[in-house]
Amino acid sequence: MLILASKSPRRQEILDILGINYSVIPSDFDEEGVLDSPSPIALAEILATLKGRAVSNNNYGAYVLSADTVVEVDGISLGKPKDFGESKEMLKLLSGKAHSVITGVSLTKDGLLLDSFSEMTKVYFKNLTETEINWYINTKDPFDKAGGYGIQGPGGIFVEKIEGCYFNVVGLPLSRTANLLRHHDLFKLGV
Ligand SMILES: Cc1cn([C@H]2C[C@H](O)[C@@H](COP(=O)(O)OP(=O)(O)OP(=O)(O)O)O2)c(=O)[nH]c1=O
Repeated sequence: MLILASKSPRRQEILDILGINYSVIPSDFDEEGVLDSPSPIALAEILATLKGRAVSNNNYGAYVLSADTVVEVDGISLGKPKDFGESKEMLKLLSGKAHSVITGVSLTKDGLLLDSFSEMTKVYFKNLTETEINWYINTKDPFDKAGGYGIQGPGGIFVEKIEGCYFNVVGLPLSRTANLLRHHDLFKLGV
């Protein structure tokens, strides 16, 4: 049995593409305060693993897939903005330059980490005007998203180009997640 330890509807939509059976049990692991950790690559993988372990500990026998997305710009790791002000600060930081979106993915069973990886996508933002930033924050789209924007919604108008996996930016790198699940016999092509 496979569990997706995530409340993110985007992660569910991406996993649904594989057409496999799984259940959803969101993790109650509290990420607060862990953001001061080492590199964003390590951070995303550590957070994904801690989220997964919290669910795995209560669901023995099940494989637990979990993920965490972090945005890094100018050496600063960004999580989700808490309010209008923080959202504005993040968008100003991202304006007119490239940043990294890193998603860590973990597979856990019986409280033990079986596999994990981090995937990075480079995202290039256009220069943002004050009007664009205020308009976007008023859509309320930034608040449940790392870095304070979503490429798949109205925030997509700020993105000039990306290098790497699109699904990774949205929260679950499809190709590498499929490889990981195949490696553990949790996704079979059935031909
Ligand atoms: C950069 C970016 C992030 N995001 C989302 C992906 C993640 O859902 C979210 C980052 O927060 P996460 O803490 O990674 O995930 P979550 O709290 O939404 O869900 P859970 O921990 O239960 O799995 O930001 C987008 O949807 N689009 C984007 O362009």
